[in-house]
Amino acid sequence: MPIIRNLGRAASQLLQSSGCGCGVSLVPVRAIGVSPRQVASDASFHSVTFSESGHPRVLITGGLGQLGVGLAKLLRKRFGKNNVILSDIRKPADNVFYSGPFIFADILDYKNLREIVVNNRITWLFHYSALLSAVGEANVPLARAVNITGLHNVLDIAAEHNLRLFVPSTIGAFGPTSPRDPTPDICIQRPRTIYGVSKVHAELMGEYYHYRYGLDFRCLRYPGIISADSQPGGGTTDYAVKIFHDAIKSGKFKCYLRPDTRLPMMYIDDCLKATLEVMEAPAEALTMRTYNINAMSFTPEELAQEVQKYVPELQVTYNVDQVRQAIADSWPMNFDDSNARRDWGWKHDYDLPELRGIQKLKPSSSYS
Ligand SMILES: NC(=O)c1ccc[n+]([C@@H]2O[C@H](COP(=O)([O-])OP(=O)(O)OC[C@H]3O[C@@H](n4cnc5c(N)ncnc54)[C@H](O)[C@@H]3O)[C@@H](O)[C@H]2O)c1
Ligand SMILES: C[C@@H](O)[C@H](N)C(=O)O
Repeated sequence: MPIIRNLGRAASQLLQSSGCGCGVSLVPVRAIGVSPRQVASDASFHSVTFSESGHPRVLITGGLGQLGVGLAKLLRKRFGKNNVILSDIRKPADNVFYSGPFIFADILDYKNLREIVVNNRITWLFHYSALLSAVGEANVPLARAVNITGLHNVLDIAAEHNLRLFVPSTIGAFGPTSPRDPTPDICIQRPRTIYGVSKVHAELMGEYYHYRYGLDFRCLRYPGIISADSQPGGGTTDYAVKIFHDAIKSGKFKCYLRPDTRLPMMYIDDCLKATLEVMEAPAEALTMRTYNINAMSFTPEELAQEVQKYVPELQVTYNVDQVRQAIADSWPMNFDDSNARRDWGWKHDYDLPELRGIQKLKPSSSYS
């Protein structure tokens, strides 16, 4: 009889401490099972040595898209190559694979993701996996799974393992009933895309986990990002990257947005700098957990004029895509990022004229 009583007491203590649903839990704990795919900490993708240097141990999800490789490069410079693991469900190019640790990670596979975090002693997670606005509208069920179910997995793992978590949001988290010029941090958010809906959900869930479970959640709403070395993944702002490539390749650019469509934009170096800065900001400096960041704002016509200063013969035509035009028309035209500037000293380096001066983006007139 005493044994049964002791077992009962032990079981009830265990249940109380594990947040089983019969009391108020401190972290959202899921049922633990055996993963079909075990990833050893010294798996052959690269041997990841554990750092005792006090640097964070970083995982980037969805890292093979437009932004992840650049982020890994920046973070590796700061924290050491082997402290930053890039992950995705796609096969990396040789130069990416050999530039530092890379691992397969499907954010829809909760157990596998948890093993990666545990085996590699991850302390910071940058959650970049997503389906962007245009491809999201083309496949709503997949966008819902990746952007919402995937986020839930990441949030639970981050809370369970006490990670600092960065999730990017977007200008797309606003909609036609938001103030558009400028759009402040706090205002009505009724986006009309699955991408926008999932990003508002991510902002709210992250902030909820912060207040409810103490999760160190940090989020920036990025404008459309312009990069030279990496291709955009199917968004509404992709034209602002494509124009540089097409100017070099053919001297002809066909734009899918109207010439007067004004959207907030940012050069990738500013975007990645802001991401690192907000992650390194002291918690007491952050009066909010989700911030707008801004750099410039232009229309296709204005961008074309800038590019034509280098390639005067560039021919631009307009063939409006109704889906992407409707999305762009519902998004902010200018972004108010005064809270980020006040709280953690955000300051962008690149405006439209500087963009034109960037050697990597500068089209040479080498097309034939
Ligand atoms: N690029 C921009 O202009 C921009 C602007 C605002 C916000 N953001 C946000 O920044 C983040 C990164 O953007 P990006 O432009 O690099 O996106 P991207 O579309 O180029 O890349 C997303 C990556 O997610 C990966 N992915 C898809 N399903 C996955 C899964 N199940 N598991 C793991 N990975 C999966 C894809 O393979 C892809 O490499 C996204 O969250 C995006 O919403 C980007
Ligand atoms: C703005 C951003 O979130 C992305 N580039 C998109 O257009 O979908």
